[in-house]
Amino acid sequence: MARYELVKRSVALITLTNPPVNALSSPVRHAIAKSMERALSDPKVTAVVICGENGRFCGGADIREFAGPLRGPPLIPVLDAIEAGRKPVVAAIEGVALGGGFELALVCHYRIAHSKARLGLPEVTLGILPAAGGSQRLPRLIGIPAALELITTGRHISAQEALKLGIVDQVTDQNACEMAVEFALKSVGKPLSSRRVSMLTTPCPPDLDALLEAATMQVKKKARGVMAPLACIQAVRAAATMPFSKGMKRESELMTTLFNSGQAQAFQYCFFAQRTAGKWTLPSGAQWNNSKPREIRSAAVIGLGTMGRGIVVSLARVGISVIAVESEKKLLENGRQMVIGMLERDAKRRGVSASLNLLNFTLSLQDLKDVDLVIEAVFEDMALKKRVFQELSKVCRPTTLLCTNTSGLDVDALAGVTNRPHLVAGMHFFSPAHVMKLLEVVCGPRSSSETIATAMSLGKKMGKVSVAVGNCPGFVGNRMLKPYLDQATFLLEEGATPEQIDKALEDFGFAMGVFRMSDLAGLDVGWRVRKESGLTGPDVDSKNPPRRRQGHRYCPIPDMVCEQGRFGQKTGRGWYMYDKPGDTNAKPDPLIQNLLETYRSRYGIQPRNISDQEIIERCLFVLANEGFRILEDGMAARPEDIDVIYLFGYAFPRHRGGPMFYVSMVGLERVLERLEYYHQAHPDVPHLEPSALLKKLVACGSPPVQKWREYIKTMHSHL
Ligand SMILES: CC(C)(COP(=O)(O)OP(=O)(O)OC[C@H]1O[C@@H](n2cnc3c(N)ncnc32)[C@H](O)[C@@H]1OP(=O)(O)O)[C@@H](O)C(=O)NCCC(=O)NCCSC(=O)CC(=O)CCCCCCCCCCCCC(=O)O
Ligand SMILES: NC(=O)C1=CN([C@@H]2O[C@H](COP(=O)(O)OP(=O)(O)OC[C@H]3O[C@@H](n4cnc5c(N)ncnc54)[C@H](O)[C@@H]3O)[C@@H](O)[C@H]2O)C=CC1
Repeated sequence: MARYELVKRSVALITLTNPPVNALSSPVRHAIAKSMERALSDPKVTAVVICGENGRFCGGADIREFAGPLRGPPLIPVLDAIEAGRKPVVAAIEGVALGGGFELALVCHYRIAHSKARLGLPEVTLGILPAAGGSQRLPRLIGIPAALELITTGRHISAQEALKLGIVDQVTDQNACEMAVEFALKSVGKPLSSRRVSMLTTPCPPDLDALLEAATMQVKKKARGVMAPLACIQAVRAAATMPFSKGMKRESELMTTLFNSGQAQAFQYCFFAQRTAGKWTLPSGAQWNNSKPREIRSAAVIGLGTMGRGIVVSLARVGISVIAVESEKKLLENGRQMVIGMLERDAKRRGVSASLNLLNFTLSLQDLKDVDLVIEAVFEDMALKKRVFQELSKVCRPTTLLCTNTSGLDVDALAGVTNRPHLVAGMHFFSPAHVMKLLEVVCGPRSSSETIATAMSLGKKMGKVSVAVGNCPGFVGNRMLKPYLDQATFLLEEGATPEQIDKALEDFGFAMGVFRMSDLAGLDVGWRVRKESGLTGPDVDSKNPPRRRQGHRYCPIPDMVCEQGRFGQKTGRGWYMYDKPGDTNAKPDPLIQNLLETYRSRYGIQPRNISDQEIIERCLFVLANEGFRILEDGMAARPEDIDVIYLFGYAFPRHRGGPMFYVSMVGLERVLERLEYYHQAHPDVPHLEPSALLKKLVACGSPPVQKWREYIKTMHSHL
């Protein structure tokens, strides 16, 4: 787990050897401690260099170890011994020095970094803080403002920025390890006390309180209800106001609180869930590690509306040439200008030049003869999409992959109108497509493994978190959204207000409640979908009993809001009112209050007081209940995939881990009991009926979420 060698006759070279990231697992900590003892006690050794195998210094603590009791030597004494040693120790940083890896570098007396290395304290993104002295040493080395920013955001920095901040002593384009050995030899005999970061005095700004207060306000606003950044600020305050040993004690107390909060577990679950989601499988046995993706050099996007524009930007900024297609000259020109503006702003933000030369615009599908892949993003209309796919099938060369960005239509029905159903898949982006990280890759029953591998790999290339899902109405994300939205509107009928429901969800951790979010997205979108699916419209309304559609409870309030031309922020009115169209500051609207009161009295509904607990339970338990059904149906391979979809596509609060992890933390037995209770109270809402999988998991003793897969015995897995 660490190799020990003597180089240049007097330098002990300690190489961490724990692939893939040289994490500080128990055997690695043990090996470092033993190697340091050996180096310090060997009279031949005059200096020490610590580096990592395979060009990676160290990715920090082994996060998997956080799930169990601490085994092996604790990290802090190992680090303290390095810093206190009488021989100079140089860290040779290649690849990454993150978390505990960065803290290891901070106890070395000198740090040499390769120019491509990245450094950071990302603990906050795992729900903890840098608790091996990082929160106490970094402020001593670089001052409070810079340390505060790095520790509370977890941002990775380049070697060049680290040099500027005074974190590293030298940056090299050559072999960092060899440079470090040379550096170590030159350091022999120089005094070490000023090189021990724990001995430095933290440069304390006169406006410390104001600085920390501003940071507190900022993190509270950015990450509602998340404890870790606040604990980081308190730890940095300790570094500014306490001697090192007391600061370390404070760091440890704060870490213990975070460790036992439940939030840390959620964040750490998210870390691994994100990595698990990339590991797709198909019923044929093809999977991520035995299927080869095709290289995509050229693509076409059809439709330059809300989604198409963002998809073009996502492709072009990773160097793929794109032909963008519209149906009319004016729309094409409008789309062209929008795309160019978006690409230019994006390039400016990233400090690169915009790849405008990769773009071509056309009105003719005939121009798509030679592209490697097409993404269709025309209106959500099956007949139109089928016409487009038939035409593509004729025009494109037989090997071109044909993908659709439909948000819920049958991908296999589109495959069926082409001459290459195996080359058809869904690539479901989220709005705005160049910003949102999620991509659902929809695997039709006839999609080939090469098609799925290519769509998944293209998603990764575009910086997306890609998740393979089955082909069912709404796929995974939107299928789950429907019962969630239904519950929110049923609660309105029963006595809640949009403000109350939004506040409960925002207190839970969502950046925006369901009604504020709907106002932002535009209420007309859902209205159009409801009309197309026969849920509302003049004919439908007169033929159905009030508040019932297709045999189930139905809430027409969202339709009534739209009938008044209230489409959300863009019209200045929606569930809330705004000073003018386009404004974002939502204010409660007495007209909505009126509408709700009139509605309730028309249907003889006695409004009741609804608790926040009921709001959370009904909205989120029903969301997870549909997730269980999706797992039963084999439309998602594992609960982690569903959680990743909700984290990256629907801004589910990360400190709750995602809907499936959240219900596992609440306790499946309790969730089952509450769903049974609500279903009894509302028997005409089938989504409240507990799913068979939930019942099965409870009957099996409510195993942890990571083990659910073993219980999902689907008759017909689609993944
Ligand atoms: C490093 C990366 C940037 C690499 O990225 P990439 O190349 O894209 O590869 P990945 O796909 O991400 O990863 C490959 C593979 O490696 C796995 N992996 C990566 N990092 C780790 C890790 N740190 N640990 C374990 N496994 C890791 C990853 O899962 C992949 O494997 P797969 O899942 O099988 O596919 C990128 O990986 C990355 O960013 N990694 C994370 C870096 C990070 O966040 N590091 C910080 C870790 S936390 C830390 O270091 C803190 C400490 O050191 C804590 C010391 C604590 C000491 C004090 C303890 C006091 C405790 C008091 C508690 C009281 C308890 C009580 O009261 O009971
Ligand atoms: N808007 C959203 O939030 C999301 C939408 N989607 C899906 O993406 C697709 C597109 O949606 P939006 O971009 O919102 O629609 P939009 O209405 O903004 O844009 C559609 C565009 O397609 C163009 N178009 C129509 N027929 C065409 C044809 N034959 N050839 C070329 N262009 C044609 C239209 O002129 C229009 O500009 C739909 O399937 C939708 O369900 C998916 C995820 C999110």
